[in-house]
Amino acid sequence: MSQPRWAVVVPVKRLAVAKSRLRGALPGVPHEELALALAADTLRAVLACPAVAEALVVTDDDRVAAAARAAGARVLPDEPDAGLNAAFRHGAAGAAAGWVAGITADVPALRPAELAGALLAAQNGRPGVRRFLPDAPGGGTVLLTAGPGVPLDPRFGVGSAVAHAASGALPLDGDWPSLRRDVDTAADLAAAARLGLGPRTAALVAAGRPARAAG
Ligand SMILES: Nc1nc2c(ncn2[C@@H]2O[C@H](COP(=O)(O)OP(=O)(O)OP(=O)(O)O)[C@@H](O)[C@H]2O)c(=O)[nH]1
Ligand SMILES: C=C(OP(=O)(O)O)C(=O)O
Repeated sequence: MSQPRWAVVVPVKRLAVAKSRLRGALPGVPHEELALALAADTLRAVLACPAVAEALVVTDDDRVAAAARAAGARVLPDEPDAGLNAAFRHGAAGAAAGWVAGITADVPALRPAELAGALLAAQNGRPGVRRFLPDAPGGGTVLLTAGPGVPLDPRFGVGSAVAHAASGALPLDGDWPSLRRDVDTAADLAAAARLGLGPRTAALVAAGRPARAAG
């Protein structure tokens, strides 16, 4: 029997207000370009993952929507425009019945094989139990999964790893550094670069690198 395939919900905030902690991280690179590149590289890896049947991008940003459609994702409006968890719920409601995952759109080093590994681990766990993967620092969440008929019930935000555990979700355990490496700050971007960035973010990092002093 073939493995079940996943619908993955990828919410992306309007670029002008997204990733505010990263503002100025790459001198000379417009902030919106960086925010777009992080989301585009995350989505590219999601769509390249063999376990993924469809990606649903939840956004009200025209540039994000155009890039997502061009990459092969389905785009849903950011309804009810009530923050990240509402966007995850809206995306999950639009997914075909089956396995659903939510991922933050700020993991630009993501390798499709690592996402596949995490999704497979989620499938092989206790049926009916949601699973989550903490981010690299440990307090946040990068991935939340739910099996068929189980609401995603997202609890993203500050301290979301504890919130997901308190809501009955179980942590996933595996060696998936590129999936856990979310990028909120300039230091996170440097850490993601050490793992190997997706092409759009890598190009911006190369363009934004301060010129070396001669001699
Ligand atoms: N559609 C949608 N996506 C959101 C919303 N809030 C956050 N996101 C996305 O969720 C992911 C993780 O959110 P954060 O890391 O908190 O991102 P952020 O709010 O853009 O960043 P900061 O301004 O630095 O807090 C990012 O990919 C955001 O684009 C929202 O209200 N709607
Ligand atoms: C919204 C979250 O992301 P971040 O830590 O990237 O703000 C979260 O971890 O739940």
